[in-house]
Amino acid sequence: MNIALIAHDKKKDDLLAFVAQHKEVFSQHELFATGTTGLRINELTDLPIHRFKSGPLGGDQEIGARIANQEINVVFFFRDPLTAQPHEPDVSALIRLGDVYQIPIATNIGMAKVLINAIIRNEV
Ligand SMILES: O=C(CO)COP(=O)(O)O
Repeated sequence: MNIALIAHDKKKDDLLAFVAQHKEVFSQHELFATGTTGLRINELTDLPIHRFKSGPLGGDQEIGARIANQEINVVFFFRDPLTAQPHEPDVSALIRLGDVYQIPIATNIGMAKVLINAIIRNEV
């Protein structure tokens, strides 16, 4: 399965901890990420990751394009709901494409736990 990993700055530590905790599961899949998120996950876990541009520089749009091409099956996107993002339109566009193509997107740790368990059980 192709999994996209993205986190806004204040949520990166949460996503890193989550990926490290479930490293065994993530290691069985192809991983894609926006630039800084991918770099930090790779540094922490050594998992191979296809990195796109940083989010504010077009990375969300690159992942959105992959979703539109049906090349991404699942997205973990830990959003920061309390900080304005300069590229908010790109963030909304990615989420919208997830809805268009009915891709599961976990935007917080609560849903991420549900989604990772579904992946483990091969239900996605
Ligand atoms: O801004 C982001 C998602 O909208 C994430 O981008 P980075 O992983 O490059 O920080």
